[in-house]
Amino acid sequence: VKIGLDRRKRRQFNEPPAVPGLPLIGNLLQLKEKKPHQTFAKWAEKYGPIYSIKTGSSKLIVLNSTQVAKEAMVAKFPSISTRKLSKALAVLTSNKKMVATSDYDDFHKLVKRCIIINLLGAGAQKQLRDHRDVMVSNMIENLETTIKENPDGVVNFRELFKDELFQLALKEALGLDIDSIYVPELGKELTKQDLYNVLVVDLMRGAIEVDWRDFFPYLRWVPNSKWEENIQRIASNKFFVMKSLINEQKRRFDQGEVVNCYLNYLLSEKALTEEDLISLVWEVIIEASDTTAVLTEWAMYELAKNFDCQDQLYNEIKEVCGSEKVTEEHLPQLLYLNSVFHETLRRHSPVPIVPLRFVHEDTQLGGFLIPAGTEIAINLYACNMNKKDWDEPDIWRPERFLEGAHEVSDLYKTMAFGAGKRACAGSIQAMLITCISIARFVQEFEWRLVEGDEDKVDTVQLTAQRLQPLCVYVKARN
Ligand code: HEM
Repeated sequence: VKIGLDRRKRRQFNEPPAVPGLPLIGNLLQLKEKKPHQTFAKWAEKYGPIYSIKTGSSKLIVLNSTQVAKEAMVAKFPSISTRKLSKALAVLTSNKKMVATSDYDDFHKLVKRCIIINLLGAGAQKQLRDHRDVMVSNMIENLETTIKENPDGVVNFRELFKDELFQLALKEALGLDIDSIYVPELGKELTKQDLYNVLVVDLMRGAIEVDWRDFFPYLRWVPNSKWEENIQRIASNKFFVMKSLINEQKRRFDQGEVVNCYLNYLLSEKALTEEDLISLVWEVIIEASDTTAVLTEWAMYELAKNFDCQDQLYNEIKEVCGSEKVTEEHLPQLLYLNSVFHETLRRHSPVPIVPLRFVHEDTQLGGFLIPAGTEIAINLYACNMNKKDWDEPDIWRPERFLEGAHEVSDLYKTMAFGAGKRACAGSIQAMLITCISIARFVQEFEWRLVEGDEDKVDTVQLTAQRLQPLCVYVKARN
């Protein structure tokens, strides 16, 4: 940590405005609701796009506009390139042994290169095309069967989508879909649903478990054993399950089975330990399984609610594809579909707040002094809902992306994927899966919300998942 600016310089710059709070606990009580992105956005209306809050004894700077967020993520990245993890995240990510939570160090550069070359870059995504095609055709088949069995019934979209996406995640990470696995340390056979719970659901819940000692580091010596047991149990279950999955796959590789998967590539990186391997393979399973599902569910909710938009999309698909099934080759021509994708990223940003960054040398943001040691929260939700940048931001209106001078292939029309060197590495995969799924869903079926669901826009979790799973009427078009 370089603490550079002298007193004279500090006086030259103001520090950002502070949101008033209570002595000792600062603004903690005002954040009780567990949806800090919304509370932070409200405060921005009063205090401006950059302000500070106090969470117990720590000071946190919150950024709420695209301009100041980009300044932090791009121009000032060299001073803000490390992470500040909560205790829960540190335990669950094996202390930064993931691409997404590591500091910008040699480990990060090595594993970022691996993930881009072997999994998430444009070239690797081309090689993984079959997994996406199988996923989409399975979902269409499942929907057809469900509708045949129950023509007037309601479909639980989340169940349908998440099962197939999890299968795709397992295939990308480990090379094949897995129905069940015996985990010796847990003494039992786990089903696919158990695997999903241990590797995705429990971890997403655990990530927002707050240890009050995070806010009062000087009280770290006070035991909080119930909290610790819970987080350790989640982390060790994940560890044992991943270890069994990896060992099982290694046995196959040793028998000469050649499988194109992320694990296989990582095994050839001799610098990685077994613990690194477990954490890195798990990382792509959770990243592939969660945010894309959150986003596609919101897109289908909006299309089922806004019939005119659904019609417009259907007509575009008819015009571009005629009687052919939509394929990934059609995507660059489907401009309205592209707008639906970006408008959903904007209105329902799946990652509302970026995992906290840490300022490791004095810097400036928005003209204010930000001293070394400060923690930074980048509120992507507020950037994408900012009235200065977006006309009527509350309204989901895909047309806004047809009007502007946006490049179709630009994945950063909004701040939803972040910006700069640490922007989302999986944006191509997220775009391909979301767009091809939406296109095929609308090409084959008509989607209509259940009466009374029009205003159900509440969210839950670390990512902006819908509070209630989307249950919709689905009718075959032919
Ligand atoms: C709609 C879907 C997605 C959204 C909105 C999203 C959003 C984000 C955001 C905002 C960040 C930046 C965090 C930061 O600046 O600190 C990020 C990073 C990352 N994302 Fe995504 N993500 C999505 C899908 C995916 C998928 C499908 C994968 C992989 C399977 C993935 C892998 C990653 C990785 C590895 C990073 C870390 C990059 C780095 O630190 O260099 N993401 N994502």
